[in-house]
Amino acid sequence: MKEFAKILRYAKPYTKNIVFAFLCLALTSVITLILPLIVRNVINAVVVQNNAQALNSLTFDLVVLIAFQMVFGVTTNYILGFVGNRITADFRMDFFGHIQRLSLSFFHGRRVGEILSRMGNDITVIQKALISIPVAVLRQTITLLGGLAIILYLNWKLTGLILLILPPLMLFARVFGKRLKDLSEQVQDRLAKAAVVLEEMVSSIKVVKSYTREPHEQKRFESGIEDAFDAEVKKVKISAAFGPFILFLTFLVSTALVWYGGRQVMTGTTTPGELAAFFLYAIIIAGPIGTFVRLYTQVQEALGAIRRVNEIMNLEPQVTTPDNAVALEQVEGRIEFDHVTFGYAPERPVVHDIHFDIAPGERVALVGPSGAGKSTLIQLLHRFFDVDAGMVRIDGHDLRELDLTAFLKQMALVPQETLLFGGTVRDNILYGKLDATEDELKRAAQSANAEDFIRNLENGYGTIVGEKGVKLSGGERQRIAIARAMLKDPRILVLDEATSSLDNQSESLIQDALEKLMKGRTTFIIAHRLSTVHTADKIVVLEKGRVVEIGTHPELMAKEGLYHHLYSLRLFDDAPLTLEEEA
Ligand SMILES: Nc1ncnc2c1ncn2[C@@H]1O[C@H](COP(=O)(O)OP(=O)(O)OP(=O)(O)O)[C@@H](O)[C@H]1O
Repeated sequence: MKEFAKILRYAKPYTKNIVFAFLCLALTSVITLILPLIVRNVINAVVVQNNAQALNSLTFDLVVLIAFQMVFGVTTNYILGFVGNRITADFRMDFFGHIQRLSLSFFHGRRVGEILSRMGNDITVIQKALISIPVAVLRQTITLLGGLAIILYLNWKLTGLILLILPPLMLFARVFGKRLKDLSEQVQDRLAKAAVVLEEMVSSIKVVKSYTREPHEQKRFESGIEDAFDAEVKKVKISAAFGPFILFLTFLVSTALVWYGGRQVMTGTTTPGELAAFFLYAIIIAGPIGTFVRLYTQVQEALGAIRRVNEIMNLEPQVTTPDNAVALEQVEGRIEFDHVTFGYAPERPVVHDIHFDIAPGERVALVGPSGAGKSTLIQLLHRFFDVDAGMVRIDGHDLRELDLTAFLKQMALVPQETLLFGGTVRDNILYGKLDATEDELKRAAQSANAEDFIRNLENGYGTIVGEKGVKLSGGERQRIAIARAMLKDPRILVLDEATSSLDNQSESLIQDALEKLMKGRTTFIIAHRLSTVHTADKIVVLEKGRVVEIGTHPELMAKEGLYHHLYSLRLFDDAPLTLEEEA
């Protein structure tokens, strides 16, 4: 229930609307309760009194009442529909914002499809419950209690007969409600698993196709869906029994009522109108009883969905900025790794006692075999994770004491593979500085050697790049990424060099663009090119998470250590065929 209250918080801004809607709802229920009384009078006016005038005026009353009922009904539906959707929209946006704030470890531990499923299926279940449960509770409570009070007043003996229906129904609800809740959770979990397969298939479609693994993916998806189906069928078996069982009980009681009530009319203890009104009330009351049974299971189902969504909403980001954080207005660009040790799982460190520093404006290349910890150092520099021991310092400040947003504003990352966002070329470059002028945009593109190819695109800067930018070549995407970083104008530049070779012309365009980008900035590069290590002020060589050598290219070559060895293994994509050639 505490979890439910958290969701209800979202309803608070709309309290006034909700109260008004509920008032209208209460009025429609009251009208529903009054109608049979008028019907009773109509029947008595016709059958017992033969009074045409009374018939006319009663009919008029009926029409007025049902018209009011309609107006109140429309108002309730609209307001609650609006508020329900508003709350869900607010919640979805909060959910998105919350996920973005979570630390990277959250994303490493979870699959995208699962998050999407919670955002989709679970929130939809909550939305339905949020509206339909309170509405049903209010409407049915008024109808049930009001109806019972009226029929008790009309004929207490017949009321006793109706009440006989209650105990078996309560038992039924208790026994099967819990089972339905368990099954609903199973369905949602299994659907989430299938969503994971769908997401993976779509994002890795090239791998799937090139390995012709469509049947394999189909099977994985089908097994998830079939599992969900099995749970769903079990659910259907139970819920299918609900309606007919309730109907059976209702008819059983009605038959008894017909018999008993009929006898009362024959002996003159009841009027025909009263008996008719009584039947109508019996039907009106049977509704809430059945609904309450179903509501119980719906509440359980919603609680399951709320639990799953709150599981994520209750997570706290692991990396947080302290209240008295230092906001570096102008980063100078000094970076120090001071005896840093870190592991994605603290008991299994992947980098050990890393110690080196980079002076402002210096260019430092990071080299080492695959898995040595190069990307990890870059993640630590972004404070995607906190170090386990030692310290990363920026301009002499512990990174953990800095206002991270202010710091990251002065840093740019050019990744190995550029995934473009859906939208135009312009949008993608502006990602570096959302409010850049047209002039700044063009200058950035020019420096990135991207202007020419952009001009040749169908709509220039306005060209829509397909999802993840598939319509542009790898080299073109890289140049857009460079233009984006150029526009951001960072003090610290982090470059993860592409490993895939491009053709010579494209390569030189990119190298030239990168040269311009690196100028005057502290640059930290995961190097895959000889040209990069040649021009680096310092090369840090990593092996198995430790710094093994530091120096310039000639120094390290002369040392004939790991760097020299890696070099002879053709570590660099643009390395000459033999060492002699290079020498
Ligand atoms: N999210 C993660 N969770 C757990 N371990 C990880 C994670 N990311 C990387 N590792 C491990 O940390 C070690 C260092 O990885 P890292 O990606 O930093 O190496 P790298 O030098 O950048 O390698 P490459 O050149 O192949 O990209 C590896 O053993 C890797 O398996």
